Amino acid sequence: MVKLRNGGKAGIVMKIGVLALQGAVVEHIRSLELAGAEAVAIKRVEELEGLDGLVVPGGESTTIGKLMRKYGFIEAIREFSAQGKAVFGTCAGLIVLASEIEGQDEAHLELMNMKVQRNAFGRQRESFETDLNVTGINEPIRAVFIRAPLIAEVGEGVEVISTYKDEIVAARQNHLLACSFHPELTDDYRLHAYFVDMAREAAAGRS
Ligand SMILES: NC(=O)CC[C@H](N)C(=O)O
Repeated sequence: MVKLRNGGKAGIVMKIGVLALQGAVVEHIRSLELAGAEAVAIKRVEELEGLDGLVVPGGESTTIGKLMRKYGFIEAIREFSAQGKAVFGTCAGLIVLASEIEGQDEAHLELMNMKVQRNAFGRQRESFETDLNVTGINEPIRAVFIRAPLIAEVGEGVEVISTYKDEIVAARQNHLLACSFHPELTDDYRLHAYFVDMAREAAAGRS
């Protein structure tokens, strides 16, 4: 049993889904629970009903995209976002949210106005950890990069909230959030808490 951080204090507990087609699902569920949310694994589109937010985890974006098409998640998540519900893409999830993928004709959800480059840090090091400053979070957060993408360009409405060596590694567009790294692989759940707050703001805006 995980203790809820905001349980009583912040009022209603946000219900956040983690898309469970492929990738790091259990770790996101744990971080979301530490951040005070109720977290559930989502395998079918019907399960999006009643959620306040959705995490699209890391893994392999081509595989996740393929499975999303197969199970009807592309239209369903676009509709979910159109209702103003919060969506958070991490690593491969960031790629899935982008409107454009460098070197590929087709993108996936096309929800966030940005162009991404896959495996952008691969030539330097396959994976690494670092501390990153994120706008809206007081102290630097611990970030794990694994064959990570970067955000090559952002369009209108997208706010850059973190950079690493001058490259964009996290961004926000209203109720949409994306990061290049894996925030679920450390004990530092503050980016999840940031997202749960976004979901709460979005829910307040809908009611
Ligand atoms: N850790 C990850 O999610 C890696 C993303 C993967 N390299 C891709 O392009 O989909």
